[in-house]
Amino acid sequence: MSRTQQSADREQERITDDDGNAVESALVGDDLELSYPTSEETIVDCARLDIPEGAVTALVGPNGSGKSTLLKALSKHLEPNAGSVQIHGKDLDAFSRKELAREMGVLSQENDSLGSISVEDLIYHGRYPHRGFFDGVSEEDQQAVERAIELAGIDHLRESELGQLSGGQKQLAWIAMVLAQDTDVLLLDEPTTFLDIHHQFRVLETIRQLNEERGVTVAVILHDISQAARFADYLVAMCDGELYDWGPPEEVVTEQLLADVFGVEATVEYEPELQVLPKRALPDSRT
Ligand SMILES: Nc1ncnc2c1ncn2[C@@H]1O[C@H](COP(=O)(O)OP(=O)(O)OP(=O)(O)O)[C@@H](O)[C@H]1O
Repeated sequence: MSRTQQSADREQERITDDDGNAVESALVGDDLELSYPTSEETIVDCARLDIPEGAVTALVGPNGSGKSTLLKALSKHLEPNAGSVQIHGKDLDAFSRKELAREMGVLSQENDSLGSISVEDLIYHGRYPHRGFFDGVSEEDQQAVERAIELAGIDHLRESELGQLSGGQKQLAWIAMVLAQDTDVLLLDEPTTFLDIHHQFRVLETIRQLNEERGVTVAVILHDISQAARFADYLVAMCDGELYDWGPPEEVVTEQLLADVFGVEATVEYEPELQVLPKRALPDSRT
């Protein structure tokens, strides 16, 4: 069956749990058609996307397959040409930017330039959705900021100027800012970029901890498919702007997917844990 046929046949199919019951969704994308103002080309065409409530969902797919574009639509950073997004059953259009920022924390790849600012001030910036115009810093703000600094492990960087940090240190500061926002939903575009393996593990462990202890719903773009399969409860695999497959990792990560979506010949091992082992690149492999 071709990928397009498969996607079309499964248009209305929801993500199910181990008992085959459809799981509740925190975020739903309906009939989304996405493009950028600079071009008429449709980048993402997706009949239905579900991000399950209280679970970690990893978006995977080749470079340029539309993962970030989809995340931008889910976070209201990109207005869909057609279709809609709902969070907890309410259309994103019903939210002001500040209201939405109380619902979801977003780590994007294109972080706003905030000029010369210390790491601590950046993290306090994450508290703005919870503050009124004339409000000072509350005790709750301070606690959220201290917790975020501790979770990201960047106490030693709090006085540093953001612009003078390394790529990985900056990434940790932005992650801490999103964590300080203290939301029930997190959308994270490649949070492990620039990070060494210690900090990759730490960030992924923190995400898992927030999910397990506070039931935070997470949609996260990850490039390492073995890591994504081990880490996430569900995977959504994208290819050429469409959803190729979705569901629990052991159902989604197949040799067929690796060949169709990534253009690699690889085997999938399940013991001792799920991992993808390359055989060789196919002649027409994607770049
Ligand atoms: N701001 C933009 N304006 C116009 N086209 C864009 C813009 N951002 C992305 N695109 C195009 O949209 C397509 C999908 O890009 P997107 O960043 O969503 O893919 P991705 O799957 O997240 O890729 P990667 O894994 O490389 O980050 C690409 O062809 C890209 O050139």
